[in-house]
Amino acid sequence: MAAGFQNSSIDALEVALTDDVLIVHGNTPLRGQIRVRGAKNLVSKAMVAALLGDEPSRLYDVPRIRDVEVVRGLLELHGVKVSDGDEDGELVFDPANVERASTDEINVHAGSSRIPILFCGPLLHRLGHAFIPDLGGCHIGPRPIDFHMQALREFGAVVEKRPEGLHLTAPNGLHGTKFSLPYPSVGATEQVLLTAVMAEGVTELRNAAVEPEIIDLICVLQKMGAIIKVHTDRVIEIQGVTRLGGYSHRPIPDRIEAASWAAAALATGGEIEVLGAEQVDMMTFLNVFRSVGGAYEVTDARAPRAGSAGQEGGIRFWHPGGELRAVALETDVHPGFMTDWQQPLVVALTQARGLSIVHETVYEQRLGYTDALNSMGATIQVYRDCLGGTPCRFGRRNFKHSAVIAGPSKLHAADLVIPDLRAGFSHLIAALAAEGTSRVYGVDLINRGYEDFEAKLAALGAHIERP
Ligand SMILES: CC(=O)N[C@H]1[C@@H](OP(=O)(O)OP(=O)(O)OC[C@H]2O[C@@H](n3ccc(=O)[nH]c3=O)[C@H](O)[C@@H]2O)O[C@H](CO)[C@@H](O)[C@@H]1O
Ligand SMILES: C=C(OP(=O)(O)O)C(=O)O
Repeated sequence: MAAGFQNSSIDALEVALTDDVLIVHGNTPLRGQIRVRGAKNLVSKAMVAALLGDEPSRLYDVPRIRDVEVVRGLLELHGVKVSDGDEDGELVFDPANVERASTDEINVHAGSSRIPILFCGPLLHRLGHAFIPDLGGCHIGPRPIDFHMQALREFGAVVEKRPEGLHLTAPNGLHGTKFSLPYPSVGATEQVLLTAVMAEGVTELRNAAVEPEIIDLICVLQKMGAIIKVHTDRVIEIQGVTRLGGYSHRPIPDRIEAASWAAAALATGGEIEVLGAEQVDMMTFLNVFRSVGGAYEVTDARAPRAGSAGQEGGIRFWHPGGELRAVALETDVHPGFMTDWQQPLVVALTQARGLSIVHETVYEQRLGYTDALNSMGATIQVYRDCLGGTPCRFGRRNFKHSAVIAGPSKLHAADLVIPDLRAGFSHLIAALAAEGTSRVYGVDLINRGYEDFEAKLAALGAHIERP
């Protein structure tokens, strides 16, 4: 039986997934060079921001991932003309003819991504009405949108929940407001930014998220003409403006993908240079990577000189030999250890000597994937208590959100079903590190956030095949 789906109708599931399986021959160190492009968690939001302008916008280094396809589809349904630019990965958005789309057409994208919720503010500004389909994204807890809704209501939006999705209007326009988030939510901060930039008057957001992707979105909005001040202590102040133009932007690189490849290098005993990876966005990850016993070198970009082509910078990650060391870590909002770095790194922690502790404080149900690693020989126990760190929102609330990983464990092959994006990548890494041949079902899910992952794996020497 495939690990991870013990309680569902596995026969039906396996039939449905037979075409979507990757055969992974393990025990091969990954070695080589790959490149990451614009961050999934910025690119999709910058695409939504293009809707606010009255001129075309240009975004470079856009990865070919599912979330980008979904947002492109939604923009096109609303009359935004999206075309390829001259450069590979360059997209041009022309919002000259923004128009309403039918709920049926929009609902084609129901359940496919979390980004549609960020269309609220821009559509209200452009059309006075927004329809938002059911959201998708990773199943890592309930993921409510109450902060988004509260903030939109504060701006003056009227939100109506109907069976087919959310309908929003702003009968008296959108007005700046003072709002404090109960938790520094990334999405809710972006919701406020995308709404406040063209709301009348000043908005003050307290307890805002300040992830690098948010700062990059602020850069995009500033290029369009927005006035946004980032104060200390998670306070963001936005002065609404009456018009925004277009932007031309090269996004920050995907620090989650970069860390995933770093974890793959460590877990398989290999060496991967991730071109495009930026040290400044990954400092917290790099500290943990070194504490575990991984090695890295930041390879700065070199400008072309006469007779040479120059060199793109990145970070080279490798396993230096010897034993890895157990660590205690806690996921947190920026500048803490990202929750999205957690699952790939845990695979490497199964190879560390001693007891590692992981306290997941961002999502209440992001450790379910450890069952699959245990089925491969790992020893991971999950707990309801807040272990190894400060008590978090999930303590004493029945959520298994702390893990103790005992290592080193010899991993062996298994049949696995991918439950979500990052857990899926961790399953792949585990299969690559394990002895024997694994079948990994549902791998298509990984295309939601990792561009060309199969081609990259092949380039790194992985022995993978489709049946
Ligand atoms: C597309 C995207 O950018 N996804 C990222 C984004 O997700 P996303 O923006 O959905 O994550 P949030 O930061 O909003 O969520 C953080 C926590 O706040 C809670 N919450 C959030 C909103 C709300 O209205 N009510 C509420 O209770 C969530 O359930 C969660 O426990 O940030 C997460 C945290 O860095 C990352 O893991 C995701 O990869
Ligand atoms: C949780 C993630 O993404 P999303 O918010 O799109 O589900 C992720 O990228 O790991």
